Amino acid sequence: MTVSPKSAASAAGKEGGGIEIIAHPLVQHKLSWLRDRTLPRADFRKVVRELSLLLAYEATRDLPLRPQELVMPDGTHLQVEQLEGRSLCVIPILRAGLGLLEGMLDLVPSACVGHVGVQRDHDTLEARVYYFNVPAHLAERRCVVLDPMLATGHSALAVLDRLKKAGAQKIVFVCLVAAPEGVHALREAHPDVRIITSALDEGLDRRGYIVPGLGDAGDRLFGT
Ligand SMILES: O=P(O)(O)OC[C@H]1O[C@H](OP(=O)(O)OP(=O)(O)O)[C@H](O)[C@@H]1O
Ligand SMILES: O=c1cc[nH]c(=O)[nH]1
Ligand SMILES: [Mg+2]
Repeated sequence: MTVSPKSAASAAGKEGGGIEIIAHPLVQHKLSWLRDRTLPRADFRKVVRELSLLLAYEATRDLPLRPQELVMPDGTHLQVEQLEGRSLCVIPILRAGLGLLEGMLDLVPSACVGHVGVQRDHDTLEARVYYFNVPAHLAERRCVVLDPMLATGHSALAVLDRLKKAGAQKIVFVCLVAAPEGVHALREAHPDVRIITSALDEGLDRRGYIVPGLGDAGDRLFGT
């Protein structure tokens, strides 16, 4: 059976209901490789990392700048713009979110990293937070939450709830593939959170996996 993800051409680049689908040809090309079940693990990891760098660029496009004066090599003073405020906080959702971390740090090396461990119950599809460790001063930081897959949205919701309780105010959620069900759940509960993705797929199967999706992203990244 052939399934055409509506993400690739038709939905790419459109912003609907607060979701930003990145239409950049490099993003769409790399995502297409991840759909191929024969892609070896090392390549899967590498492409996920490359995609995260491209999506990081989008996630940071509205970071605030402040004027700063510096001295040029010839001694003249120049007014420039530099990032304002505390460094950004990147929060991968364990495990699969770890696959997106390095690309994000390639672009923003000074970022702090918080870790949130979430396990989705295979039967109920409910999410359980088993680890939560985030930097101080979250209220003053842009928080970028990473998870390749937004399926039912239960895992993302659990993380966003905990982050907001810990003080986070400005949050961006970055994923590779989103299902409409997960997007809807996030928009309802957290309309202030930007969702950035490379694809909005058709829906979920009976096991809560995204169709067409990528399969189990964590298993493909880590070989379990
Ligand atoms: O939107 P949801 O329905 O909650 O599903 C998405 C979650 O499921 C996967 O994680 P999983 O629980 O399989 O853990 P893993 O990262 O360890 O593979 C994925 O990485 C998301 O975190
Ligand atoms: O499609 C899905 C859904 C949840 N987790 C995954 O890894 N893939
Ligand atoms: Mg998994």
